[in-house]
Amino acid sequence: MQIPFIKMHGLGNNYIYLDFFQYTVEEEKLSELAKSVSNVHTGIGSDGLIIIHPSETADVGMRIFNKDGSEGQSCGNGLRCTAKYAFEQGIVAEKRFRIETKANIVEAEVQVTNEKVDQVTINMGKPHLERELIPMQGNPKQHVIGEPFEIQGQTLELTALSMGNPHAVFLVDQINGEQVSQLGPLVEKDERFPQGANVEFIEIVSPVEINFSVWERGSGITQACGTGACAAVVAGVLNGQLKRNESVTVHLPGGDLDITWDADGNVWMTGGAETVATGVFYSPCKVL
Ligand SMILES: N[C@H](CCC[C@H](N)C(=O)O)C(=O)O
Repeated sequence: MQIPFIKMHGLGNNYIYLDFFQYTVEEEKLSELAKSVSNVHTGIGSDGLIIIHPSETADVGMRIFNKDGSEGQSCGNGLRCTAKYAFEQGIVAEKRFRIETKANIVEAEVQVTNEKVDQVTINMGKPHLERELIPMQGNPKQHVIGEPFEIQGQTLELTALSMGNPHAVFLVDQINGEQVSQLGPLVEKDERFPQGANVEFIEIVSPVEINFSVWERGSGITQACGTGACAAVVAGVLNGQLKRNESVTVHLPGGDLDITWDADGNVWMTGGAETVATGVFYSPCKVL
């Protein structure tokens, strides 16, 4: 079957998007579809698959599947691209609207130049700090802030939290490729994280600026992770290294995001969203 797709990216974190306002495919095939389209050798190549779909609780819905076929609960870069697509395709008429994810319903606001969306701001909601909500093994109500975490013979300082999906954030003196490629996959699958974890390494540049690298649950190293950038800023504030209620510039490998953890507890993310390509791919999945 020929399945129409759109390829979009947020700071290089790229996904293949399917518009389920136009058609659907069988639910049980989505995981396999994510694996096949993401494969750069035999598919299109991406960090995963995102479904843009009608929602009964918001203006539009978004589901994210990682490169390995696992389904995540939210995706910051994906939300900005979904917002761009929904506005440019007329799925929504206003510049401010709500998007349903598996984790929560978020508020989006698009900035438009010549009828094209170039920047998107998303209220990503509140982080969850209790172990049982991350989730992470141990005392269910306890927070995990600057806790010693033994991995591969090293002891790192861990701050863990959920942005609707699990994040393990390590504050390091200097980020480097080895941490992400060697420790990322070990922490992702560590038994202390029963649902796995997205793994971020952050270097504090100033109280309003960090360098950032990420190993994503189910996708590995990516150029950017929006929920990860939010988790990183929350972790930096909790460790007394970043300012609350001020915009923090997060330098990700693929570009910068502005993140603010405001006084009400909401985390705001502002950044770009780009359309790369549209087309059809050939799949055994039936288009319904
Ligand atoms: N790239 C996404 C995060 C994907 C999260 C996914 N890897 C998971 O939680 O399983 C972002 O921009 O927030």
